[in-house]
Amino acid sequence: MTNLERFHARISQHELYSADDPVVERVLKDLATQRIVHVSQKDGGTQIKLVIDYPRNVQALFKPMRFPREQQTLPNHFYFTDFERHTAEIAAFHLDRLLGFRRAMPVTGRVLNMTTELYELAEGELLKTFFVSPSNNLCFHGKCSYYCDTAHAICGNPDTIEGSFAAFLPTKEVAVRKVWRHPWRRSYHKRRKAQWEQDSDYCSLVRDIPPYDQGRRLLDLMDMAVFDFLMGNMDRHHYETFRVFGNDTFPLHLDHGRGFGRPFHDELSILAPVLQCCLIRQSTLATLLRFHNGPRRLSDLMRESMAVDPVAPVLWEPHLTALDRRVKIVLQAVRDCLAKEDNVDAVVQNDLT
Ligand SMILES: Nc1ncnc2c1ncn2[C@@H]1O[C@H](COP(=O)(O)OP(=O)(O)OP(=O)(O)O)[C@@H](O)[C@H]1O
Ligand SMILES: [Mn+2]
Repeated sequence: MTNLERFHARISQHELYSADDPVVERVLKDLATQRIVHVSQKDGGTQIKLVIDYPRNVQALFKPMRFPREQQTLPNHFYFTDFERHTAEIAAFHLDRLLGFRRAMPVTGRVLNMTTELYELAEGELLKTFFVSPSNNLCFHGKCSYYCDTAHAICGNPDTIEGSFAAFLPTKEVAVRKVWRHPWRRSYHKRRKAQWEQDSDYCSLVRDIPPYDQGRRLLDLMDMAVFDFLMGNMDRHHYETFRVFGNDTFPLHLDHGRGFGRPFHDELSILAPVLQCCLIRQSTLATLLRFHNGPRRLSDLMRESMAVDPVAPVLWEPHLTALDRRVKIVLQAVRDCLAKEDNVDAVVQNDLT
């Protein structure tokens, strides 16, 4: 049995892995060091992603590096035109784990030889998109709906490139997933707003609709909002759950390539679920208070957690500073709710009964 198979076998109704499971580090190590035997394009999704095959049916989802760590979201880009960042995928896994959620698949960085580990292992449509640039670097662009053309090619230096490798979820044959529309989804249109942006009472609508009317799901959305606010991810349009576990299960934290783009800006609208519902899970609040009161700040814990990654330092320092600043902002939002609601139990909750 491979480490990834072992990881899959231990996924529970409540979390992807348990806090002390050594298999997580083993999966990360495998993805970072095992021989790659085949690469192909992942279909579906808007930007280029490769499926990486290792021996014994182990697979990873690869997102390539496009820009240096200091590059911020381009000022005239929307959240839905922002380029994906491989470092955001890596950092989001560490952040999810430090928050105690354990709802994100393990992700590691890895430096690749593009010639031997991509070009020579690709075929078909993907292979046809490889070329050598005027400065003699090896490049490819793949086929997809956003940024898959010569002008937006992914280039090595001269044929070395780094990327993120996310452990593959169990296949559909093993575990079918259900896709849910996020109630606080943005409009994905440059001139239109979503209903939640115009209706301050939007949360009371959501609270009445299954699966948000009972159990853990509404609190899971609050967790997701905190997680996304901390990293600045505005791209949470859908989420997925494992169908076998029914409704009383955790939402997977997938697709964080657009996080960590604007370290000097705190996007409060990402926190809208928490602000509009005035709700937070008790254990999540306790975790944020621990980051705030110390002894270890979130930035220090993130720096330490990511230090062992093959492409460390994963994040530009301003992103770590932003994390500590945003923890304070979430805590202040909770304080404001408590002052307004005068009932602590309405704001700070465990699963709804
Ligand atoms: N670790 C993983 N293993 C297997 N499949 C995954 C994994 N992470 C994401 N996926 C699947 O791959 C698809 C695309 O991934 P992702 O959301 O990262 O790409 P995207 O281009 O941002 O897609 P979209 O444009 O729809 O947001 C998703 O439908 C998701 O179900
Ligand atoms: Mn996406």
